[in-house]
Amino acid sequence: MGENESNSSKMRVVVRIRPMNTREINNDEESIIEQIDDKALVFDPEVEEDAYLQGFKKVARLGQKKNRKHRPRRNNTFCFDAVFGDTSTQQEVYEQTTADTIETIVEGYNATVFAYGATGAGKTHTMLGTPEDPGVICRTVQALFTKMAELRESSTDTKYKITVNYLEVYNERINDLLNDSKKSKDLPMRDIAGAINIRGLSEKEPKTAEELMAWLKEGNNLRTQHPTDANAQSSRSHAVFVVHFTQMAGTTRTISKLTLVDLAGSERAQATPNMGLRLREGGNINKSLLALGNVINALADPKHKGHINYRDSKLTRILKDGLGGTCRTIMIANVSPADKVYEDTLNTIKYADRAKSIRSSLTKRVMETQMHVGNYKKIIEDQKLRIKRLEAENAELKKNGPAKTGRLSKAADPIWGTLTKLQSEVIRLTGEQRIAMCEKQLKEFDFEVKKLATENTERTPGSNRYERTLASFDLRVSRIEEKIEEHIKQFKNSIPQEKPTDEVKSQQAAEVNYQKSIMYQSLCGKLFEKIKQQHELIVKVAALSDDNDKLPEVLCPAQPPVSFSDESLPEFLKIETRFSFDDFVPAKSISRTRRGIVFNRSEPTKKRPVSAARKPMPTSSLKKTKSDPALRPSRVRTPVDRQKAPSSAETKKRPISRVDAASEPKKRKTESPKSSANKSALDSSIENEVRQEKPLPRYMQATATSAKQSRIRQKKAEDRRKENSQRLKELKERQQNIHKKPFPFKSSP
Ligand SMILES: Nc1ncnc2c1ncn2[C@@H]1O[C@H](COP(=O)(O)OP(=O)(O)OP(=O)(O)O)[C@@H](O)[C@H]1O
Repeated sequence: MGENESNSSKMRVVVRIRPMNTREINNDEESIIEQIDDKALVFDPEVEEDAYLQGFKKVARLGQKKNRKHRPRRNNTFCFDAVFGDTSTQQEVYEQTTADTIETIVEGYNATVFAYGATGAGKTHTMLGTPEDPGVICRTVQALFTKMAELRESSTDTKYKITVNYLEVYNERINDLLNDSKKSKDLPMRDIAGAINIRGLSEKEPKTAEELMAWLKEGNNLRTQHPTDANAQSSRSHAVFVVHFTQMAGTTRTISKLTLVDLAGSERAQATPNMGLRLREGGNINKSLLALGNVINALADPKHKGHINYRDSKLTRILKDGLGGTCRTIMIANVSPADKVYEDTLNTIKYADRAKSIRSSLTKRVMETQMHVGNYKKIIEDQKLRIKRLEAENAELKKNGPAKTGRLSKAADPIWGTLTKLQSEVIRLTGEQRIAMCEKQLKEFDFEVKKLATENTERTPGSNRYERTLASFDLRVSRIEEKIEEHIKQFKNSIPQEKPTDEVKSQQAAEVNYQKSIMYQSLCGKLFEKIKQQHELIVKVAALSDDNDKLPEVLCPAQPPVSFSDESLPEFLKIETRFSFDDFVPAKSISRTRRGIVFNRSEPTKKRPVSAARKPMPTSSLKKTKSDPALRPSRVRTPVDRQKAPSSAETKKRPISRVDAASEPKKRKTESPKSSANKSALDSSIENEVRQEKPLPRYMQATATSAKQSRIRQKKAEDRRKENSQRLKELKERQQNIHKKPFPFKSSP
């Protein structure tokens, strides 16, 4: 691309004075502007009065000092590139402002035409006009189409194209006026290499001027307009209409831009009775116009050498190129002649006068497509070389297989590397989620068993703690679910359009499989641990039932208590990833894993962290906690205990078997003396010894009432034991059913 051919040009400034409207005439408003000729005007002219009238007015002035009609006159003369009086026509304005911009555009330069002025001064009338009497925009577009048709006739070698954008800046938001959907509201604007880019702004290519006029009309209907005190149809937004004119001659492409802006009217808050939204709108309009004014001041000031701040408002950012930039700029200052808007008119004229000295350096935008072709050729050559190199690398990879490639190398595409990482993270999270769900199930089972084992209601179903514990698992699962959703969203958003290379494909397959195998290993390890804990619990509970000698043997056999039921991956562990890598993972490589876990008992994998869990579980290794009666300090015994406890000799004779040790009931701190009926023989013997050493005091010995009470307690304990063994049976059945399900483990025969 090349930018060339530039020359300097001053901003063209014209003033248009609108005629007084009916209300102003009825109010007997005085005109404060006088057009001297087609280039000069006098603001607030001296009024020459005949001597007769002067006499009357002197008398009137005495009583009405504040009346404007009798104040000292400014009588300021201003010269502009053109001044249009209240009788000027739309055609005259067009001919002396934008007609020659058509040539500018065709020559390849950019041009901006904008109407500036207070509210109700006639900007919209000048720029858009009415269907019967169209304004500058319509006439310019019409002329450009006519010119294009002429050019097409004269030279068939060059191709021409017109495309348009139409937007409004309302309350510092950019809205698309060629698209009436919600998506076209508040479009983001970016500065890319000095040029303004509005994302999502529609660009249309009209075939005829009529088609374009129709769009313009639709766009105007979408424009934000509200009646105000100053104007019944006041435009509350800045409308920007952009015409792109493209000429393609051989390998040279010239693009020029014509920007036509109808600014919202400035208004003085004090001078308008506007309230609420209108006042806020007015504030935003004034803010952006103030920023525009500051830019005009800075550009016009020959002493100003520093930075021009275009960033204060979206309007100035859009017009940056049009104001003292690289294009021909025309400012149409619209003013009202009415005395009522004296200040507004004066401000507009002052701005217009200052803007006259703004210079812009015209720059043509010519792009040499020939140069592009050369560039593309080079790019294609480079890419061919890259493809060759990748093909060679891929052949090497195929020879070695993905298993040997290891983790994703830096050479692989970084985007696909990130995607693979996300995929692996989803696999890991899904595994964690399954574990959490499984832990919850086990916890429920655990609570059920504990309920049978103890009379303690603290951790039984229905209690707060029970609910809290289970709720925490639910929370964990839902948090993981959220994370997964987030990752999937991220994954979907970052999938590139182009397909990955073969190298990336095979490395990803290896990576995904490797991650899966690691995850399965950890899943199995955790599950083995859980199952082990559950067995320990059941062994303890079994010790409470009548046939406690047999139960531990059944529940903790010499053979491994659990084993993989199948060589294949159990259903339970299958992880759905919800999105597919199939389109880029070659089918063959899926079956290969780097360090894939082999779910086969005869061939255990090297690094199986859970192998210990498969060995027979030594019940003597059951951890003794503070709750273990043997470890607790002796306590005072009840008469019931004394009645039940065997003699010390008997206790000494009896060896402490493995099963006995395992069958020690786990006591809780909160356990009441009432539940001591469930104590093991070991517990009794130890405590019996304590009793022999310390005889009970007299006041604690059994009375008739306490004996009766203890009988009742015994009866209750007996009932509970029966009930417990019944529940235990049910639980055992439940546990067996769990093993039958697609659970990955089964009881050894
Ligand atoms: N040159 C003109 N000849 C006849 N009528 C005019 C002329 N200029 C403006 N008017 C009329 O004055 C009124 C206000 O004009 P217009 O809406 O164009 O003002 P504006 O500057 O765009 O105001 P705002 O900033 O509030 O949108 C309209 O009714 C319009 O028809």
